[in-house]
Amino acid sequence: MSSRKKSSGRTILSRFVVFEGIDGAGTTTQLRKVASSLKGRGHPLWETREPTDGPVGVFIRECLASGLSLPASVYAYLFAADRDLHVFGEDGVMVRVGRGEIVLCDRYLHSSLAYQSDSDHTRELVEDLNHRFPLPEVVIYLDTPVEECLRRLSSRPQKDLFEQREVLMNVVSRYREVLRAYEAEGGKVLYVDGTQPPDLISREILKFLEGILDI
Ligand SMILES: Nc1ncnc2c1ncn2[C@@H]1O[C@H](COP(=O)(O)OP(=O)(O)OP(=O)(O)O)[C@@H](O)[C@H]1O
Ligand SMILES: Cc1cn([C@H]2C[C@H](O)[C@@H](COP(=O)(O)O)O2)c(=O)[nH]c1=O
Repeated sequence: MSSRKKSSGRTILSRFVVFEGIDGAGTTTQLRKVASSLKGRGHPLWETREPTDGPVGVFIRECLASGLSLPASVYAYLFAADRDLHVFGEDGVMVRVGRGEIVLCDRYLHSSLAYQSDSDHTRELVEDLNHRFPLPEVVIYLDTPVEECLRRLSSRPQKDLFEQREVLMNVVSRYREVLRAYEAEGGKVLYVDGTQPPDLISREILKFLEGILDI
């Protein structure tokens, strides 16, 4: 497996690509489009997401869908537990990358840093809970304004816990900070305008990935 250990002690995992953005930004749409294009070129690839479809991830989705308002710290533990299975578990991220697959993941630890760090106390907790997970090689950040995301989400039958204007505004500003810190650690970020037509966005993402991954 190709990975680099940074002076900070964090490992950056090659060929691990994560899509991030606030709810409704378009991460799922783009991950699917990019995956389909890369698969068409014959690259072994795993499409995955967090929360995962494993037992902890399913439980988290139920909590979010029912609007269960638990303290941010409790959600931080739940997401970290789900991530532990996802990354280190059977047929998880480490195993897949190790056998040469490109892993495309809809959300990862930067979501925890942006969504759960709503005070200095929880921020420290989230950092502690996540510091032993490897960092992705690339983050694709779908930069879509809150109002546009809320407009897109309004057509869904159900509203999840974090799909609220004020929450999302705070998440946007925390994303800026955490992605800057990630870049300082050697991570690569593509900030892409999420209001463009989907085909234009995926073309931009593929061009960026071609310059980085051996594809
Ligand atoms: N570039 C785009 N322009 C217009 N609409 C879009 C665009 N990308 C996605 N959408 C639409 O916006 C909605 C949300 O997209 P998508 O599910 O990809 O977002 P998401 O970031 O995964 O959201 P969530 O995290 O809340 O699941 C969908 O109805 C999708 O068709
Ligand atoms: C991984 C992760 C996710 N979240 C939040 C972000 C979204 O509101 C939901 C996931 O739903 P999606 O619409 O299917 O992407 O979970 C979070 O708060 N913290 C995390 O670590």
